[in-house]
Amino acid sequence: MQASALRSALRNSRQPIAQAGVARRAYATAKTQTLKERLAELIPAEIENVKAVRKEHGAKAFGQVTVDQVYGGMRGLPALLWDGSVLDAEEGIRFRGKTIPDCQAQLPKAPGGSEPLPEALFWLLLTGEVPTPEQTQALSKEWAARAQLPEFVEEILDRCPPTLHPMTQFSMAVTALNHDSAFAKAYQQGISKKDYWGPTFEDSMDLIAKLPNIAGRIYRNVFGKGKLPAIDPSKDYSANLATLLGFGDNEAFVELLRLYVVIHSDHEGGNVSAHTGKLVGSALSDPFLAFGASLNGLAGPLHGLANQEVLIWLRKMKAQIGDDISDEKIKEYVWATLKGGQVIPGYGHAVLRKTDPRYTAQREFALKHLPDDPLFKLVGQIYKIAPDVLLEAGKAKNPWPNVDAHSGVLLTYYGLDQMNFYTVLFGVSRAFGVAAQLIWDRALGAPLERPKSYSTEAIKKIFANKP
Ligand SMILES: CC(=O)SCCNC(=O)CCNC(=O)[C@H](O)C(C)(C)COP(=O)(O)OP(=O)(O)OC[C@H]1O[C@@H](n2cnc3c(N)ncnc32)[C@H](O)[C@@H]1OP(=O)(O)O
Ligand SMILES: O=C([O-])CC(=O)C(=O)O
Repeated sequence: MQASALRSALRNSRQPIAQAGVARRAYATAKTQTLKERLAELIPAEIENVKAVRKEHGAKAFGQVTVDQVYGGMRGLPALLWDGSVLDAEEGIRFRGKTIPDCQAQLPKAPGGSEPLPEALFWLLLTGEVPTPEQTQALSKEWAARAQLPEFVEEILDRCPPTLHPMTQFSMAVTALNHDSAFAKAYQQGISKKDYWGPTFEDSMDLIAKLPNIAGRIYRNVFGKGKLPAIDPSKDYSANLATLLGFGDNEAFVELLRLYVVIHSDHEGGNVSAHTGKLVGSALSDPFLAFGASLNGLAGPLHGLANQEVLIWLRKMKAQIGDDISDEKIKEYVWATLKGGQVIPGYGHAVLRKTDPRYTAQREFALKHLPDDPLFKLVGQIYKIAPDVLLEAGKAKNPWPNVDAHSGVLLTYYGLDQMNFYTVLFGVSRAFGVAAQLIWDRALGAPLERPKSYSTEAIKKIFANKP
């Protein structure tokens, strides 16, 4: 290892796990440490950290739970442990304490690139530490080596009718990977609880590694784009994903995918896809079964599918208004959508109360790479109009755009204009966050999830004589 790389390894190895607050040491050795080796070092300290937190704070209450929260989709209810990221309503997401601009500045990049590599983000989500460029590259290689799909999974995909939504195909293929789950096999062989995290880690690495081949195969099958090329072990994850989709020669598109995967990877634990994965994993279903369930949640139009819906909504707008779109016409179209009892896709959020920093990151990418694109300009124009309409309508708690308002426009610009494929790319990204938490859940011995439910009659009885 070169002196500069060693210095950087030493510096990185001193960073604490951000939110877990584990103060700790560990100096990198001369050999490039693997992610699994680093994790094995971190787990015992984190188990002690959780024990200490529970001993000191275990009996304390976050606050009241109201009946409205039970009816209202549990908004704001503190109920889940999630270490990879925390969402602030005003500021947006932080991955292990780092904002998106922090990640753009601090995570290793591809040679000549300026966007952070998803490999490095996964290392950060799992360990709270920024990996060295060598560690990042080692992950690219490891994922490339694990990328091949079992033949029967390829056949499942090849037999799907092109009319079957890409997200359904995606979920089927991921679920079928459970055939070779290291965790499921180890469980059948009587693995001890304390060792669960090892095969969960192996399955999670396989899961992430195989997603580009699944996504690429679906894309090529559904949209008739020809034969799937092979994974190139000398390329990073996003470059391979871009190649499998047929855009590998476009370096700007590859950069977009790097940014895309990073910003879509994780959004704390309560969102539908993350929570579903954690919930299903809590039954000790393996990572393929757990993440297959996540994908089914991500495929809903109020969640990940909103990126598809945004493009459909924009196309309808253009079809109705024509190409010369005035502010007044946009305002009328937004009002018509609301009056038709529909949502404005890409706007609003269950937690955020400001513009999503993931929207801002994509807007900045567009300003750099496609400032004159008409669809990008339209999205910017809507940003100036839709929030006021939503505020005037008076229902949405957050009138600002979320991540989905922008992603499709960028993909469309580069020629990936099949919008019913967009949520597949969101799903590839979300695997990073869900997998990281599944590994920690098994390492920390997270229990089966089983909250209490009530019927309306039971609620009436409980509060019958209470003011
Ligand atoms: C990656 C992601 O998942 S980001 C979210 C992607 N989803 C979308 O962009 C779809 C459009 N947005 C929405 O439907 C919502 O804002 C959600 C689902 C994201 C959040 O829902 P909630 O937390 O319930 O939002 P909120 O508390 O503001 O809802 C209050 C009312 O405003 C409405 N509202 C919220 N956002 C919007 C919107 N964009 N357009 C129209 N109405 C809206 C809700 O439907 C609700 O109406 P109701 O009282 O008739 O049921
Ligand atoms: O946080 C949420 O509820 C939805 C969201 O933006 C995401 O999952 O990325």
